[in-house]
This record gives sequence, structure tokens and C-alpha cells, in this order.
Amino acid sequence: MGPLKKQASSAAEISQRTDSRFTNEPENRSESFGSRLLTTEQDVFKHNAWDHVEPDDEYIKYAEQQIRFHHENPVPAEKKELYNTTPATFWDSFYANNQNKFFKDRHWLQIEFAELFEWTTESSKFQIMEVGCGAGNAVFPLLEDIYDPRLFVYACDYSSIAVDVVKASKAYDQQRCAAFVWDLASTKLPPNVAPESIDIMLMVFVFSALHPSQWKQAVANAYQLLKPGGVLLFRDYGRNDLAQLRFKKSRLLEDNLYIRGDGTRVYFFTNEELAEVFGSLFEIEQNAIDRRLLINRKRELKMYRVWLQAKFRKPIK
Ligand SMILES: C[S@@+](CC[C@H](N)C(=O)[O-])C[C@H]1O[C@@H](n2cnc3c(N)ncnc32)[C@H](O)[C@@H]1O
Repeated sequence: MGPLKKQASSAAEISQRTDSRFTNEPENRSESFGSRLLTTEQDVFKHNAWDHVEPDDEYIKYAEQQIRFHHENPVPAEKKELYNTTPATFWDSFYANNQNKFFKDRHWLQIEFAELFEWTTESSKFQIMEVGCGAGNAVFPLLEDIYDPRLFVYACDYSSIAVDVVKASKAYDQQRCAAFVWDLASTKLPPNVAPESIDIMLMVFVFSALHPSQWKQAVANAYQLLKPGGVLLFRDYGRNDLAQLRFKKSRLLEDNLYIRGDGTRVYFFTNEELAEVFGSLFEIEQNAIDRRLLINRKRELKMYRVWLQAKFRKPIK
């Protein structure tokens, strides 16, 4: 029997999945990756956004120019260590300032990651774990949308303030979820989660906060926590996303790794990198680019957003 769930959101509800500084996630999406297609270039300034548009030559030139500029103006050498030694403290300050007011709820999960809602299990439990849960913008919609008593959700983050925010929510129910501090790049697994016990792991805009030297450990941790046959659902920034190109000087830490104004790190991935990093342990079920062209109609400006979405399955031994 599948989980008891609230039915797929209405168009109005889906349109609530609006932008945030981090994601600019598509609005009004009723199917995977959106469906407003630009068929003739003459139409481009008729709407605010188009799906699946490849960048034009002008943008490609702009991208190359910006990346060159970033390399000519990196983070000053003496500051690099600060950002890499205690990255969680910057997220702590972020949540101390913003609490749960920053991110929008991730209601698009029902469309992009239907696995979260369509499971069947013979066992008495179905366990979902979100790593980098932030203020709970994925966890709480999941708990609300899936009523099944067999569901248990682990929500962890390396920012203890984020975890406090989750625990302080009225929707936090200890019978149905557990929030705790854990660093995805740690060499130790979380003591309260049994190895090979997780059915689905969710990583939404968290992998980009790691330093590339931490990727291998993070992937190994995810692999160890997932059940054989379990799946890791991934969404994060893609290479040459507008958020990358817009960085000013003194923000580039390393190739494609930047420091935001608030000190948090962000990396911009390619599909090839994901295939290399996850493919060594996981079967790749999806490794897709979600592109969206945003239009400033008044200024006739084109802005390209790029996200990567992937599904990595732990093989059954
Ligand atoms: C951009 S926010 C996304 C939050 C949430 N996933 C969402 O979509 O609303 C990234 C989150 O990942 C957390 N994070 C970054 N690196 C982490 C790590 N190594 N281990 C655990 N959490 C981490 C940050 O503290 C932050 O809460």
C-alpha cells in the first residue's frame, strides 16, 4: 500500500513555490521542469519566464567575461581560510538573522521528486532523511502532505541554529520526525541513524555549500546511510547560473566556488561532475539540467537560471 497523502497541489498552491535568493525556483509549474516553451525568438519579451531555453551567444560571451573577471579578482588569500575552517558559523548567523522567514516551502517536491510520495513498503517504517534541512522548508511540507504513520523523517543540518528553528516550529512532532545537528562531510555517521536504514535521502541546495575536497566523504556517508535500493534525490545550482555570473569581485574562492556576502559558500556544478562524484557508488537514474530564462520586460534583459536535478540509486547488493 502506498502512503496516505494530500493530493498534488492545485495550480494556485503550486504558484506559491516562488523565488528566493537561493533558488528563483520556477513558478506555476504543473509538470516537471515547467512547460512554457519559447518557440520563436520574437516572443521572448512577451512573458516573464520561459523553460528549457539554451543560453544565446550574447549570454555565453557575458559568462566567459564574468568568469575571467572573477579569476582576476579572487577572495584575498588571507581570507580564504576563514571561509573554509568554520563554514557552519556563517549559516548560524544566517539563521539567527532570518529564522524561518527566508526560504519558501518546497512544495515542488511533489512534482520533481514523486518518489517521496509514491512509496510502498511491507515494513512498518518508511524513513526519509533530509541533509541540510535549513529551517525545514522541505521537511514540514512533506510531513503535512504525507499522513502515513509509517513515515519517519530525519532532518539534519550542521547549523545548530537551523536545527533550533526546526525544533521550535509548531509543526515539529517528535513522533514523526527528529531534527539534529550533523555535518554531511563528517567522518562519522550520525549516532541516531542506523546505517542502511534510510529509504530516501534528500539534498536540496546543500551539496553546493561543501568544499570540493569534501564531496567524496559526503557521497560515502549518503551511501552508507541509504538502504540498498534506496535513492538520493538531489537539486542544486548549475554552472553559469545567473547567481554565479552576478558575483562581484573578491568572491571567488576556487574554480566555481564562491563566497556570498554573508560568508556562506556556494558551488556551481556541471552534470559531468555529478556523474563523476556520485557515479562511483550510485546508479544514476536522472542527471538533468533545468533551465529557465527570466525576462525583465521593462529593461528587455534576459537572465538565465540553471539548476541540476539528479536521482542516484544505491545498488541492491
Ligand atoms: C541553501 S540552504 C537550503 C536549505 C534547505 N535544504 C532548503 O532547501 O530550504 C543550505 C543548507 O545546508 C546547510 N549545510 C551546508 N553545509 C552543510 C553540511 N556540510 N552538513 C549539513 N548541513 C549543511 C546549511 O546550514 C543550510 O541550512
